[in-house]
Amino acid sequence: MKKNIVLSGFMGTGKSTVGKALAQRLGWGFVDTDEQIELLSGMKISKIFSEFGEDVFRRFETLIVFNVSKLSNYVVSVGGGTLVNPFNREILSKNALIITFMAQPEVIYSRICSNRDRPLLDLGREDLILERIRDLLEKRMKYYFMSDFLLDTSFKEICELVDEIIDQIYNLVF
Ligand SMILES: Nc1ncnc2c1ncn2[C@@H]1O[C@H](COP(=O)(O)OP(=O)(O)O)[C@@H](O)[C@H]1O
Ligand SMILES: O=C(O)C1=C[C@@H](OP(=O)(O)O)[C@@H](O)[C@H](O)C1
Ligand SMILES: [Mg+2]
Repeated sequence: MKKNIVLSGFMGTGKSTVGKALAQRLGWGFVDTDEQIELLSGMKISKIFSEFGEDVFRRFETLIVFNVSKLSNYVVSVGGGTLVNPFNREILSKNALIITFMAQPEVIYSRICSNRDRPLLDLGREDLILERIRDLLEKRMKYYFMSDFLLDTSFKEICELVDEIIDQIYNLVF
């Protein structure tokens, strides 16, 4: 049986927030790959992007993914682009159930607009950000579909989402 749960999906769908709550409920460990990247590099994600570019960020990301793939009984929240990379997908899915969060573009916008640490969406104007969200979502959908199940988080409370995930896991196991 797979030993971890990975939460994937677009920026602002709630992976980091729900991941923490889910781990607490299960009594499991919790890791957020973006937090690990910041710890390892000693920089904010936005600084890695602006100083070194996205490629360097993606290398840090794969290094962290490789490390967390060895864990057991962990909920792992990854970044919105992590599972676009086939290597990351392969090593994570060997030992983890992959759950992908979805949300409507307007909901994503409302959740991310006050936080400036998402360089891919740091475009200033609401209309440009919404256009970028729609465009990136469309490009990434095929990767998001490569998961064990999808969950729309648009109009659900954190605790409702935790309950739904636990129900789904129960259905898969029994
Ligand atoms: N189900 C939800 N309902 C309302 N707000 C949420 C929900 N999930 C997350 N949020 C809020 O949205 C923002 C982005 O959440 P976060 O967990 O960082 O998303 P992600 O890790 O997918 O980018 C945070 O401010 C968080 O509190
Ligand atoms: O979608 C992406 O490519 C990214 C998502 C971010 O994480 P969240 O999805 O947790 O915001 C973070 O990894 C980085 O800014 C890149
Ligand atoms: Mg996150």
